[in-house]
Amino acid sequence: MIGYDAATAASFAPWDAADAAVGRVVRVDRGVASVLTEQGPVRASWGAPVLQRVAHDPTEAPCAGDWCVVRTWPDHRVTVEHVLPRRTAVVRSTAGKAAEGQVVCANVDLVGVVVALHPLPAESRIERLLAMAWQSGARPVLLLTKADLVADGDEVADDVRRLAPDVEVIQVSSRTGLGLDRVRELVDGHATLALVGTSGHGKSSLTNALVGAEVLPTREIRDDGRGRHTSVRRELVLLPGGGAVIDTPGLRSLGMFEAEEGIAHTFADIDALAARCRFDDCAHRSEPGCQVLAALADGTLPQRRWESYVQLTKETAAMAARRHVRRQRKRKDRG
Ligand SMILES: Nc1nc2c(ncn2[C@@H]2O[C@H](COP(=O)(O)OP(=O)(O)OP(=O)(O)O)[C@@H](O)[C@H]2O)c(=O)[nH]1
Ligand SMILES: [Zn+2]
Repeated sequence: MIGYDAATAASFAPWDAADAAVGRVVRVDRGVASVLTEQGPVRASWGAPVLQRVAHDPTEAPCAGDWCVVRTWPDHRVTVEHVLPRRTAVVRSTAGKAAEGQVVCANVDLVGVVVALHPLPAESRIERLLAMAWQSGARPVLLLTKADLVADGDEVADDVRRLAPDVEVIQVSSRTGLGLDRVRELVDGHATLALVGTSGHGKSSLTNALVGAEVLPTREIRDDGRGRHTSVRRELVLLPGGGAVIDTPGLRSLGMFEAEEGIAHTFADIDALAARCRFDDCAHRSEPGCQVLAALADGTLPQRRWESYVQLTKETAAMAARRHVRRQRKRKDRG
């Protein structure tokens, strides 16, 4: 099974039993997971231990890419009993004030941030996606899709590279096949690549192009009158050359959850500047010897990028504060 390694095998070992199997979650619909096991695909609902954990922490709910222990009961029901520890996870915060984390996918090696070249979204949106990708613990790559629609793809790609230090930026087209070989090379026959991004930027089309078959419905197919919910939709698909792609549902709201490290990676240039400020606790407002202010003044750090950094940092801190309050309240409720 794709991505099944020694660490996963070791974490399954204590649960190994005649009625238990290890499998990888392919997709989840309303509390039922499609799980790929050595014996084939199964549909499994949440078992009691999973229900209990999810009640305390919604991020413990199984999601695409998870390794889990499934149990087959005497009446042939199958349940997910445990989610094995995640190596990596893409997490966002749910919409609204609740400030809960929602795991988008797990155990991926690469996070492809999918951004269409046409129309290109705001730079701050790309930075936000990158912070989320870095935070996952997996390696981000930036996939600029729909390259066939623009004539100046190289220039735009160079601009985008400035937003993404240490991230490979690849132009791709599901129409012409541009860039697909490089993406396959990165997957290298064994890795799991997640595609994250806003709806409509071409994640499903790219997945189909990588697979070489229409395994996922794209916008045209969804909009043909049969409605958006097609039962064949899967999220984790195996690639013919080995490896897997997880096509995540388009993210509409992109609230940050925990993202401190992700922000630090995304804005490594700003972190490097701040490290050289005269005062260790420089707030980069008016302090003498502030390297951030100097870079803003001479234009090496664009004002827009700085504001994007400040905004994401604020948002993450506010989210952490709310989470803290809620935990304390829960503790009080339990007495
Ligand atoms: N010209 C061109 N159009 C593309 C390309 N990739 C996707 N599209 C079009 O862009 C639209 C959205 O593509 P999807 O693959 O459905 O986008 P998605 O990101 O999966 O969207 P969600 O599933 O809603 O998250 C469709 O009309 C596609 O035909 C491409 O490489 N070139
Ligand atoms: Zn400073």
